[in-house]
Amino acid sequence: MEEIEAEQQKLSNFEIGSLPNLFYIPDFITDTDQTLLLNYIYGAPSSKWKLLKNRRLQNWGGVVHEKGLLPQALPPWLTNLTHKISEESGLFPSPINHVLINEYQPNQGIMPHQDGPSYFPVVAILSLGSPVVMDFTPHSKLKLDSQVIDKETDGETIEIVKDKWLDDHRPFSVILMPRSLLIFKDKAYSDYLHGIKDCEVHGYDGAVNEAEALKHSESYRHIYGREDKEETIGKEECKNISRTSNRVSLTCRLVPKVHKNLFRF
Ligand SMILES: O=C(O)CCC(=O)C(=O)O
Ligand SMILES: [Fe+2]
Repeated sequence: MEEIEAEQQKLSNFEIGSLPNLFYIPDFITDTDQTLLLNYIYGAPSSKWKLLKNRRLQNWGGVVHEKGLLPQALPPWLTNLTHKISEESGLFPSPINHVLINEYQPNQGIMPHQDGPSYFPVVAILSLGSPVVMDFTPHSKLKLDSQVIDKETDGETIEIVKDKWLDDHRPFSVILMPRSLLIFKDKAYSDYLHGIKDCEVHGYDGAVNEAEALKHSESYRHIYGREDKEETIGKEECKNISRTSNRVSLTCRLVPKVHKNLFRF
């Protein structure tokens, strides 16, 4: 019990934004571990990849069915990671048994969505490769109305549509740097959709973890391709990430209902 409290104490240091239970852990794994994971992922047989229109993916842990998981043991290179996530977060009531690996080219993304009902409502996403911005949008059922505001710029009037949301819901975004872990549950899981834009440049102005994500000079190298952060920091026009390489993410979840016997399904 005390141990669990200590873990959660530690996790609370990584809470970001104004929603409860949204955590961003920079440098969750080392550079060496990133390389090892990428070698395993790209070393998998090509039949393991499933091609989608806007990305490709590998499914590990079995098939998620509406009635539960038809399980397949995770390989040790993935259980090393899932055990670390379970231990350090203390948020999963039993071992993580499903990992979805997504690969995105610089102009690919994922439509705003909510994760399926078969999963326990906590998700941990490890990011590798190119940084990206993940957008969170309140579920449309929480939208009250849209307000059109006229704005004068350079003698022209432009219309800005501002959505009004129930309570304190509002869209926000999170920067996902390589080797970081994002964890979310509760409202961020059930009241919001999450997605990644399918364009090569991602703006991160106002991202809830801007400071945490850009703390290291390594981040500047990833985003700007160089180290001289003084020149670029604080300039509005520079708050962009240019996705010059692929991003690979590992979405780690728990499917509580597991079918023990395939044939009695
Ligand atoms: O690639 C990501 O970071 C997000 C993946 C995701 O949302 C999912 O697999 O449900
Ligand atoms: Fe998702």
